[in-house]
Amino acid sequence: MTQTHLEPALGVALTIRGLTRRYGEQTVLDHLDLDIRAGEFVAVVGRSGCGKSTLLRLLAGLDTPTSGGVRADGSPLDTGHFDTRLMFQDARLLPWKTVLANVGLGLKGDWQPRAHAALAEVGLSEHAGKWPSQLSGGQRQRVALARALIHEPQLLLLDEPLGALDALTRIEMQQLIERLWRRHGFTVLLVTHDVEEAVAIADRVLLVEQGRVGLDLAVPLARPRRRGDVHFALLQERLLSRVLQQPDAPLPEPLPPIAPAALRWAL
Ligand SMILES: Nc1ncnc2c1ncn2[C@@H]1O[C@H](COP(=O)(O)OP(=O)(O)OP(=O)(O)O)[C@@H](O)[C@H]1O
Repeated sequence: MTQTHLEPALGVALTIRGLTRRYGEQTVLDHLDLDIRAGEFVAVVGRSGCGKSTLLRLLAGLDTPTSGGVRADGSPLDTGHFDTRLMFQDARLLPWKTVLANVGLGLKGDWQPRAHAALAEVGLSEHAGKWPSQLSGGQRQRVALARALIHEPQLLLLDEPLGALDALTRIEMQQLIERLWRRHGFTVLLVTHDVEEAVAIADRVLLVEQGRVGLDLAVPLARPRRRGDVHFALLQERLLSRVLQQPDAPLPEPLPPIAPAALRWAL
C-alpha cells in the first residue's frame, strides 16, 4: 500500500470583534471580543445554552453574525483562504461507505493514499475496509478526526466531540487530539462540558457567559499533564467553582494542597 504523509499546517490566528448573534429577541452572543494566537489550543466552557456551539458555528461559517465579525490572519473569515473543519459529538459518517471512503469524502483524484495516511495517524489502518457500523463509538470519532486531518486544516473546531465516550476512551482520544495538534500545529477550539478535559488539554480556557468571555484562564501546566498532579487538581477545582458561580464573581483563592495519593481514585 502506498502511503503519503500529511503536511503540517500552521494554525490560523483569529481576531474576533464585537461578535453578536441574536435569535429573535434572544441575544446569545453580545459584542464578544477575543484574540486567539496561531496554533493555540483553546477550550470553551460554560453553562448549557450560553452560546458555545453558536460561537463555533459562526467560526465555521455555518451561521452569520448579527453584527461584528472575525478576521483570520488579518483577512475576513469568509474569504475561504484557509481550511476549517468542524467535528461534532456524533461522528456523522455515511453508513453505506467504507471507513476509507468516509475519510476521503468529497475528494477527487488520487485521494486514497492520503486517506490511508490519515487513518494511520489516528491508529485505524487495519479498519480501512470496514463499515462504520462495525466500529466502536471511539473508533467512529477517530474516523471523523481522520476525515478532518485529510484536509490539513488550519483551524479545527471541536464541538463536544468526546461527550458520548466512556471515561477511558475519552482520555485516549484527548491524548490523540493533543498529539495530532502538536504534530500539525493547527489552531483548536474545543467546546466541552468537562472542566477536567479543558485543563488536561488546552493552553487556555474560556468561560462564555452573558454572551461574552467571562473568564480567560491560561493553563500553565507542562505537557504531558497528569491528572493526579496537585497543580492540575487545584486549577480544575478553581475553574469548576468559577463556572458554577454567578457571572462577575472573582476567581476563588486556591485550595490548600491535596496529597496526590488522595486523587488517584479519580483516574
Ligand atoms: N437556530 C437557532 N434558532 C433559535 N435559537 C437558537 C438557534 N441556535 C441556538 N439557539 C439558542 O441560542 C442559545 C445558545 O445555544 P448554543 O447551542 O450555542 O448553546 P451551548 O452553550 O452550545 O449549549 P449546550 O452546552 O447545551 O450545547 C440557546 O438558548 C439556543 O436555544
